[in-house]
Amino acid sequence: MIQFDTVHKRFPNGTTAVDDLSLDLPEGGVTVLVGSSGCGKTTTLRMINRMVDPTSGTIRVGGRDVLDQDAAELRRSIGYVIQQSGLFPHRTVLDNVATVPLLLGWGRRKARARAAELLDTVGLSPDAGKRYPHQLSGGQQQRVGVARALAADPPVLLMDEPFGAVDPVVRTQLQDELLRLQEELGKTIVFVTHDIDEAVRLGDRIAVFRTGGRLVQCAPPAELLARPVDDFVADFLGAERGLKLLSLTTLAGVPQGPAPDGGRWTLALDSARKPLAWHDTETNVRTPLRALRDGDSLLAALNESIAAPGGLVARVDSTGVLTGVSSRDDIHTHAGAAHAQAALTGNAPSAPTGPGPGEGAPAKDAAA
Ligand SMILES: Nc1ncnc2c1ncn2[C@@H]1O[C@H](COP(=O)(O)OP(=O)(O)OP(=O)(O)O)[C@@H](O)[C@H]1O
Repeated sequence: MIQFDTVHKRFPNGTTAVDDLSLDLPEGGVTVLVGSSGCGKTTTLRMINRMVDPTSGTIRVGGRDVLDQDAAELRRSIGYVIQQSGLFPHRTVLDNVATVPLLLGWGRRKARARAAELLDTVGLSPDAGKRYPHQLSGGQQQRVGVARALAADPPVLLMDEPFGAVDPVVRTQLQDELLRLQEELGKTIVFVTHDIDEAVRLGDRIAVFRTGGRLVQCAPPAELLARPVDDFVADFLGAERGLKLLSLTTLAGVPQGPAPDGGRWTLALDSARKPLAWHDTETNVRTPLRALRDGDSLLAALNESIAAPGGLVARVDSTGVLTGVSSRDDIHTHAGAAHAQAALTGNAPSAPTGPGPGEGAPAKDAAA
């Protein structure tokens, strides 16, 4: 869908921002560009909608060379979201979102109706539409930025650190929201971030850049985590890359057995056989538990097995009814196998279906 073919960008002051970039970004996928400050991510992004033109090489969107297209027209056909939302301060939120449809000649009523629909899509109330941008929180403003970028239903969405200025909790919500939207809309998204966790969570593919505008590796998250091509990528992914890989893998294949019958720890269940707590038969104390479904991540399972007094994880079906328990050893064994398989194939054996608190499960699956 978007192709970079030996693209080079050198600014007039002599800075090489992008060096010999060849990269294909698949249609309908989220490609995340990561790398340290100044490595050319934003320049790469802005060459797609001709806010910056390459010095040499070719960029094609939908098979057409961007340089053959009128820059203003091209920009209207590509959604663009930036960190400071870029909203017009003196226009209401609704009119901000209606901007591009109006420019495209939709007529005021249709453009506003579309804007109202989009505010709802990104989780904002009709009341928010009547306000001015400064009357919204940072997170809400970013939602408006996303709604505005989607207004003309562009096939391509460019997002430059869109959630960089909001606090971590709101950031996670916005990531979830984006993944939910993406499930529905299937846009081709190019997303720039400094944050590797965000990249793993959002990306179908992650492109790692290094200073001087050189692409070092582009791969699906599991492959990148399991097989970084060099020390630079490994360092960038951080010491926790094994854990991140576990957050991409589900519990589904881990064996389960019957809940313990007798012994010190027994499972307290409600009348519908939904697990309530671990019960210590010696002290009569109950320890709360988090029962896990097949779609939860191995990382969540490891966390739970460490928290659970007997090292067992209670497994439930989609309705929350007990299906069995898994041991910490079995989870460990599966984690090792998952790591080896990802290293071999580049794919996590199966991706989780829902994030747990603080476990960094990928929200693209959370939307499922
Ligand atoms: N208009 C410009 N003129 C000259 N140099 C520029 C210009 N824009 C960017 N650069 C330089 O090009 C290099 C790449 O910048 P770019 O903004 O693409 O990096 P980045 O990876 O997005 O950085 P950050 O993460 O800090 O936003 C940097 O060295 C930057 O200083």
